[in-house]
Amino acid sequence: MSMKRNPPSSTSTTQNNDGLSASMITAQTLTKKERIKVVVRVKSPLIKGSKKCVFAINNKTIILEEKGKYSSEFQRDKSLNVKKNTFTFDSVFDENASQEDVYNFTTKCLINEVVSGYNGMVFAYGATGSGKTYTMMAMNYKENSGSINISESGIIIQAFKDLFSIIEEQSERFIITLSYMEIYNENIRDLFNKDSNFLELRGNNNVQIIGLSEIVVTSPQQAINLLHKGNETRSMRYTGANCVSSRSHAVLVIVLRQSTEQQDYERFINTRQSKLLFVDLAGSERAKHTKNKGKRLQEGGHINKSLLALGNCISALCNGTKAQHVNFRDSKLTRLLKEPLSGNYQTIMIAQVNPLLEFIEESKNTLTYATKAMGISKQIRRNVNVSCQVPLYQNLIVELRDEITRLKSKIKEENNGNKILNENDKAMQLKNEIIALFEEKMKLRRQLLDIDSNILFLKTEIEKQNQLMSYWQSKNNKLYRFKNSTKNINETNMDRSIEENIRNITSNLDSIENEKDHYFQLRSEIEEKLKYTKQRAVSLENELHVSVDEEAEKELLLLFCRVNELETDKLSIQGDRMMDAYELHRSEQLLNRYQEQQKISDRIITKQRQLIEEKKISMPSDLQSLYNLYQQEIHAITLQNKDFNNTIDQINFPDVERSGKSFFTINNESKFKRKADSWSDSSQEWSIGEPVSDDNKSPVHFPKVDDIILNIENDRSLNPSPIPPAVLFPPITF
Ligand SMILES: Nc1ncnc2c1ncn2[C@@H]1O[C@H](COP(=O)(O)OP(=O)(O)OP(=O)(O)O)[C@@H](O)[C@H]1O
Repeated sequence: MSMKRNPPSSTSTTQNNDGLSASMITAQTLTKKERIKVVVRVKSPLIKGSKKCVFAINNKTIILEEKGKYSSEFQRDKSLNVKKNTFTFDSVFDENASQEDVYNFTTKCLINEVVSGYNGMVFAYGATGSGKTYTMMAMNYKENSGSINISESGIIIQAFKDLFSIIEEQSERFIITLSYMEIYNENIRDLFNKDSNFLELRGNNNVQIIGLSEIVVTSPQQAINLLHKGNETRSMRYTGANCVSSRSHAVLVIVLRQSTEQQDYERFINTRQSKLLFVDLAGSERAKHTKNKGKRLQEGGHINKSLLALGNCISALCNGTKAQHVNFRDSKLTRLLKEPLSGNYQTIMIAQVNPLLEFIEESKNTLTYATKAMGISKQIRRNVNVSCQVPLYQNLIVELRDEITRLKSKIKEENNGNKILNENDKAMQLKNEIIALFEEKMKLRRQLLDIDSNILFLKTEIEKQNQLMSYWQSKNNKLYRFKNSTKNINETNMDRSIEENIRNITSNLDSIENEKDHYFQLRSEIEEKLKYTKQRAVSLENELHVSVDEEAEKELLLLFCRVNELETDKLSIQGDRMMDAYELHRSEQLLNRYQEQQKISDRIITKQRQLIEEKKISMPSDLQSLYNLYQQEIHAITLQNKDFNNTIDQINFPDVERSGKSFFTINNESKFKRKADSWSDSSQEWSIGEPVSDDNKSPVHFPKVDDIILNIENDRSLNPSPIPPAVLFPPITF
């Protein structure tokens, strides 16, 4: 039987020494408290009669008995002095805890938080074989059926189910995407694109993984299928400690984009985003247990090194070191997890321990780091709509308008009785100083606008460089290269030039990032100055109120009002122009990306179709339907401006003639035709939807318009494909 545990509730009275309800984690405490929540799960099942060294004594306390003097039927001895080996956490799950228990008391409430705009991360930490992957993503199938028993599966599977059911209840629209990567031997691989090259991790503060696929999912089942597919690609091997041991750290990224707009992807790009990360770390290894040699040993070395770097970061953060002074740069893992560990993420650590005596060192280590993680505090805030963050200039306008209102109300104020009717030297000096401060404020505001404009420019530069990076990385991608083929000199030179380009872009990006940081720094300095100038001006205006004659004061304030009004208009026009240019640039970039993607897809489809025709391969009916749909789309572009009632003969396809009942064939003289031997030449350019044929081989077939329309109708009624298409979003920023 599992330990009795209260259901999660924000009204729990059980408090640990942090004042946090320790036996459970609730949505409320997660939003109120900012420290990492830590739970420990003791692995099960045990081999009968085996000696234990870890004992969960209640649902928040665990003890480690170093000498292993107790049997597995250990009964807690209250008088026993085990204090120094007692560890307290937000929750402890003993060997009998179910997957559902672990999910309900850790991740469940995080799902609501993520839907409402917070970022979240759940990561599993522990030695090899301690049950991390089991807790995170085990898929438990129902007996005699292929379907998954969700409540007995890992927390990611349970999270998928809740996530989709929660967003269904919301009034806002959401688009959910998945990305999945592994860090294997310090290299990042896309688990949804198994043949892709290693991916670039870029940036220091806002880390991005360039080229990582992001795939839209619309149901829990799709998400499970994708996860399963990704896991097939993940590096897992037999070791002496675990027969299916993860040789890499796996990071699943769920991005929720929220919008009240129509459902088209572009509209979701500038909307509020929240991220939910699930990290299944590889386990720390001791050669004594794993008996690893050669490649496995080398993998173990990388795993231990990156876990050590993670442990160091945890230690530094728990000692109160500011994130900017913690060394996250020691490994890709820590660079990637910098923000989730120290920044704007609600984070849950699941520390896994194997209770067997022989794993006492590993368990002690895990419990020590888990205790340290309990001490990490951070600021959590809800993400706002991305587009709201951009027009910083609007703040300046709001501020100017406030000032105008303030000045106007001051003009209306009655002067007090002590007014000096004739301006003396002091009053003159006061007026001059106020005017100088006013000019200074104007200057500072203009500087802020200039800085914002530079920041926006740098942002577009970053996007441009990222696009270039994706381009070169895709060139570097070995997806369609023949395995085992030896490279000729040209290819080797090509590889070198690609690498050179990637290096150049990386260095460009680094310098742009530095420049951006510099502008942000400058911005905050100027904001500080502006704040000071405003305060000084207000106090001088108050002095003026008692020193200068009422008419003169009014005149001056009216002048300020007028100048402020003009300045507001000017700022507003400049700012709007700046934003328009930025948005236009972004739309162009997005359009370019889609067009590029479309062109590539078209070429692939054309070539595939050509091969199928050439080799007379029979197509499965669903693929045939998709080809038909594609064909129709291509024709639809041509038909767009024509009267749809025209017959196909009237459409300007001079080289296409009707053949038989159901197909069109291409004339041998067709301008569309290509030589068969040129098909394998990858340098050949193919235009969109170009029908291809070969003089000696069978003609390329096109379905009749009626058939096409029928096929579209059929296609619309098809179930969504189990693996949905990848969509190009801007790279995720962690
Ligand atoms: N609570 C549990 N109940 C049943 N079986 C479990 C439990 N925890 C772990 N196991 C089993 O123990 C074995 C090791 O677990 P798992 O692979 O999850 O460990 P791991 O910590 O991910 O290891 P590694 O770091 O080597 O990848 C697996 O066969 C798993 O099914």
